Amino acid sequence: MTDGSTGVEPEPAVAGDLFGTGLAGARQYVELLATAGVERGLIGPRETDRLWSRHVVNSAAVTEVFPADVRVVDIGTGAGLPGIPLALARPDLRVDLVETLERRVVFLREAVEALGLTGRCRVVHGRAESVIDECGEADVVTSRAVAPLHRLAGWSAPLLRAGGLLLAMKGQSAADEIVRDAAALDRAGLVGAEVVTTGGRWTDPAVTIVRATRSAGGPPRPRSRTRPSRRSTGRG
Ligand SMILES: C[S@@+](CC[C@H](N)C(=O)[O-])C[C@H]1O[C@@H](n2cnc3c(N)ncnc32)[C@H](O)[C@@H]1O
Repeated sequence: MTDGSTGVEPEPAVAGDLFGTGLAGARQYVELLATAGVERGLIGPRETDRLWSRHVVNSAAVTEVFPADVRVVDIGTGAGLPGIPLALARPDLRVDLVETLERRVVFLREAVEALGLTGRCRVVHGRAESVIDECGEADVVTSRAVAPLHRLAGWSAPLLRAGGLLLAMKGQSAADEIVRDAAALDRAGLVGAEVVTTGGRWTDPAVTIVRATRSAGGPPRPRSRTRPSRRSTGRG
């Protein structure tokens, strides 16, 4: 259902509970997605009537599976999903937003600045598999709608500290992907892969996540690159 005057889905009743002090930022982010995000092709025009429910609330609804006070890397963040809603809902998180496409990176930098998140969110321009120098040793690597699990495992594990968590937002395929990609998870040093369903308080259906832990042995860390991958904006 949309607000007849703007075509943008009205704010759902759960938004206040989910975003708390970040609600004003969430409203501003929805506005940015509905305007610059659509104009620049980051969000399809047909998405405006479900920006809150399908994108912004859905992204932040995973909040309960993220430990407190951790550093998160969101790989393939696109227009900032799930990283920006998570940062808005959880002021204790520091979030690196990793994206390979330049025009998305430009939007992300503008959004992070406009939302006053520069102290906690970094925009990192590069491919997930080549940002180890900027983003490595993270506590959590997350992603949403980016790649099959075997590829996410290979990209995410080298960015995690031992004991860190992969939290990949997945749909109905989650359980099948764990079975299908067991060898890739193993090669990446990711153990205990399981499906977690979360966020049913705020979104229906609840969000399905694959959670796995980087083992202490882990995969061999790629050698440090001599040149940093393209560009990143510093925090603060
Ligand atoms: C389908 S979009 C999903 C974007 C966002 N996570 C969401 O849920 O709306 C996938 C995004 O991943 C980015 N991407 C694909 N491969 C990548 C890689 N290896 N490293 C970084 N970003 C990548 C694409 O440019 C695109 O923005």
